[in-house]
Amino acid sequence: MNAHAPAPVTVTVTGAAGQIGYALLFRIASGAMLGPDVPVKLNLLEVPQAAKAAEGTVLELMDCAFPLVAGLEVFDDPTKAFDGANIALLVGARPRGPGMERADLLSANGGIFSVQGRALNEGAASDVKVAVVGNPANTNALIAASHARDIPAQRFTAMTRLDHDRAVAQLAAKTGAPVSSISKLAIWGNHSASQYPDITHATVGGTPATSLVEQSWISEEFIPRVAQRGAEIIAVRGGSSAASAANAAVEHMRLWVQGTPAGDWTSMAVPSDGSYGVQEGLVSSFPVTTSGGDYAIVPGLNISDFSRTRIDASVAELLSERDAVTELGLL
Ligand SMILES: NC(=O)C1=CN([C@@H]2O[C@H](COP(=O)(O)OP(=O)(O)OC[C@H]3O[C@@H](n4cnc5c(N)ncnc54)[C@H](O)[C@@H]3O)[C@@H](O)[C@H]2O)C=CC1
Ligand SMILES: O=C([O-])CC(=O)C(=O)O
Repeated sequence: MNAHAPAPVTVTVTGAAGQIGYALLFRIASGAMLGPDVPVKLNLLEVPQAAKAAEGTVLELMDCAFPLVAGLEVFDDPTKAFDGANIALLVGARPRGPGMERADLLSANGGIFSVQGRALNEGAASDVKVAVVGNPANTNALIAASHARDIPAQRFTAMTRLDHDRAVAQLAAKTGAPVSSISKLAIWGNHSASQYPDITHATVGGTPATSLVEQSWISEEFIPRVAQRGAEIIAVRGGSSAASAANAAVEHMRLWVQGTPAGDWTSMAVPSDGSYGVQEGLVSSFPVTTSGGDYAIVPGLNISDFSRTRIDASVAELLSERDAVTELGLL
């Protein structure tokens, strides 16, 4: 590193010994998330039983001799792991198995996020950006934010970029167009089967996507396929999405830090400011643009009756998850 290199960014990754962690850490260390000139200090958080496996990953990270890696440390104490964190990727949580819905994980995983919210509050950097990947991701982000009283809630987001990418890929396959020609697709609501992948505003090579596909394909094939893709992967692969989830986490944070391209947006679950009738404070997915390290919900989109019904259904599920974790004493 030369004398003019920027200061290292501290990135804390939880669940570092898990399958997503294994796919994610090498991408971050290579510069895929923060860019080719930004050194990273990687803090890996695991439960004590898995700390040794995380140490093994550290040995492999060393063996890659990534020039951007400015530090590598394993922790089993959240307060130490989040000390000075500029970026926190909260992956560590139990994944679902066949036949489970993500909401079935609320009680198993919710407790993790109250502890980590408090630990972030104690020592994270003042500019910390948090992305929750562990399921049920939206409600876990809500829990973490509620335990981090001194950190603005807007810094707590949940990942719906995997759903966004899945939707882009399905639309590309249907229209025979390259993925790079698709813009302005949006995921609304919960990262769950109730999510609403919306192509109302999407374009394919500049042409409105809705003029290229039939409404029956949208409602009977596209939406269910995207919304159920996690379950499809579990059924076919025998385990939940890992490399694609890691890729989406890299993209979520890369776009938040580096900005969305002109003429496009991304999908991120963020605390609602009441936009589009989504109850204020719920962590719900919206189309967002990012710039200068900040994000903004895309304003003023026309919402059709079909979209309204779908968004409302997913928001209703988020409200019921919030009620459930309130009852569990997690908020
Ligand atoms: N938002 C999304 O789009 C997606 C979310 N997921 C979710 O991501 C989570 C992780 O998935 P995998 O890596 O496949 O699971 P995994 O079981 O392979 O790894 C999870 C890791 O988290 C660790 N862990 C558990 N509690 C922890 C704690 N309190 N602190 C630190 N680490 C802890 C475990 O020891 C384990 O190593 C799951 O909840 C899964 O459902 C998975 C795919 C996509
Ligand atoms: O479906 C799951 O349990 C894992 C996940 O969130 C996804 O693949 O979208």
